[in-house]
Amino acid sequence: MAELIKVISPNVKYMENYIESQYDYHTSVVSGDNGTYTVTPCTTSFTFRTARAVPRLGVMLVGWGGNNGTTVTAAVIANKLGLTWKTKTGTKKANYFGSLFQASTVCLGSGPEGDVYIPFHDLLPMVHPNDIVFDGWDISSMDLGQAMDRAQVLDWALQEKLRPYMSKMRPRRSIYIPEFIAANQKQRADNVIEGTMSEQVEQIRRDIRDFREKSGADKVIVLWTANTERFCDLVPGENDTADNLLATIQRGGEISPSTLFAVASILEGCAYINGSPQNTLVPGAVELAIRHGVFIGGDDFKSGQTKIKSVLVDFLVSAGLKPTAIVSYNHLGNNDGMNLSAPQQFRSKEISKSNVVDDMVQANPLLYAPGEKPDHCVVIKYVPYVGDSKRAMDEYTSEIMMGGTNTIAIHNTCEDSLLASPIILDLVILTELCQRITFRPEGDSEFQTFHSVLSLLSYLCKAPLVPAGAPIVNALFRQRACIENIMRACLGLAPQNHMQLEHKMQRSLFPCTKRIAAATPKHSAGISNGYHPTVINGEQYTNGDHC
Ligand SMILES: NC(=O)c1ccc[n+]([C@@H]2O[C@H](COP(=O)([O-])OP(=O)(O)OC[C@H]3O[C@@H](n4cnc5c(N)ncnc54)[C@H](O)[C@@H]3O)[C@@H](O)[C@H]2O)c1
Ligand SMILES: O=P([O-])([O-])O[C@@H]1[C@@H](O)[C@H](O)[C@@H](O)[C@H](O)[C@@H]1O
Repeated sequence: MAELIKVISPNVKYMENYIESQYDYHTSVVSGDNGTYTVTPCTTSFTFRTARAVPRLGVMLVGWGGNNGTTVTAAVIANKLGLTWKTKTGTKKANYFGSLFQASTVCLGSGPEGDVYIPFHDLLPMVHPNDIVFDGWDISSMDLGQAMDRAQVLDWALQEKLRPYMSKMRPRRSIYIPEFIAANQKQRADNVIEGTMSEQVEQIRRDIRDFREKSGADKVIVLWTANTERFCDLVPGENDTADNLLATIQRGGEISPSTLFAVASILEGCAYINGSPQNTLVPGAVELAIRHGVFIGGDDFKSGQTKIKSVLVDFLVSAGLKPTAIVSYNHLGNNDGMNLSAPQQFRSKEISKSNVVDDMVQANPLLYAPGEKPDHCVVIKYVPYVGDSKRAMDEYTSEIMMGGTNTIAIHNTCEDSLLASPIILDLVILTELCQRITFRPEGDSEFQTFHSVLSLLSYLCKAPLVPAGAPIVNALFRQRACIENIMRACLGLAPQNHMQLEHKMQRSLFPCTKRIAAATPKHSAGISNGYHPTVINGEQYTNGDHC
């Protein structure tokens, strides 16, 4: 499929198989301390290559029969068929609202009529969710039609239209180790693989190969959207290195089902993403992924209450206001909530929901002394009646000027799975795109891929996994800008800097802006922000052709 935008620039070449760009990466190296810093601007020239062929992507979901698994599968079928359905508030139409790539835009730059916004997915060639083929595993044997009904997420009228398609899909048998999830999940476990850990891993590997062959998928990505597990003990000699982890699988030991799935995926060359908060990717699994050059990512979809937190705390702290107490309460009645009603599973979630403010707090020593943090309380209660309709109540108390106090209270009700489903799609689509990107810094003869720990997924995760020694960023719009600017670099485009210098000057301007100004209709008073034909370097394009 031809790209929708084509950048005409000496920095970009559209080769037959890939887009090649030259990109100058500007950073600032800081040295010094006790208030006197030396800042040295540093520029590194990169060559980026993005393969243009978009593959047929197969996605295997662990926990496929759950609320998220059934809902994301149903949503893709509904969109692919263009389904509409009647509800008491009128006719609804399938969409991908909540997806960064399918439902948000990026500003490409300025044209004769102002800023030009395009769909995020048009920046680079990427998989369309409608084309994704699903499969997966569940400890529950219910087919997806029955499981969709059990989930009680989608309107009945829509379920009726989807059932013929959903009922044909049945999760494969899965690995079940009771101690890792709540005891209340035992009643679901009628679809499990018997045998040793080693035999279970081999079965998962066979399943992946079987799916790849039968689906005709060019690539397979495995994503965990099964229940939250308790944290795994990190045991030296058992799961601390790749070899120890593989050896432990042979004899049995402290390894969770989610880690066994990670090992199986990595050994099959499939990227593995952890949508839950447990520490699936133990050091041995990380080392194994690096050894095999496979992407891993996670943890825990950042879908609602925590996503808001990663914006609100960023706003408060970067505005010089000092959050001193954060209370995040929610109750929900789905199976996730039932599993989280067990202490060890709740603890996993409490950790991922609590650490999300650390980077923002530590970035402002004017407000916080070393080690000082806001009081932070996370509460999750299980209330069966409300089902998937999660009710979140948050209170943010901050110190403001001259001893003042500011308290923000938020109430947020949503179908939790309808927030998580678009995130699952973005996770697998961004991971697949990253598998097609290589880059080479000046002076290096070899192209390389991103580090196996795919920290670019951070925007989509509560507890971002990053390479050893890398900083953890939770602030949402920094994370989003990182994705956008790396994709812009693949097109040789400068990062978004929001300076708009061209509109802040008294006298006229630098050449390319003069060209835009000359082309701007005389009557246009201001800059209109809207969706316009794509304009690059002052040249207007329609349908990707230079006109
Ligand atoms: N908004 C959200 O829904 C959201 C946000 C962030 C994280 N999460 C996480 O996503 C996960 C799924 O959420 P959900 O609402 O779909 O939960 P769910 O309970 O409806 O689905 C989980 C599914 O996993 C299955 N399962 C459990 N152990 C398994 C195993 N070892 N192998 C295969 N299947 C197994 C269960 O039978 C169930 O069908 C949970 O861990 C949850 O904490 C959800
Ligand atoms: O809304 P959010 O903070 O992103 O995350 C959600 C929690 O609020 C909810 O309690 C839990 O059941 C979901 O799995 C999800 O983790």
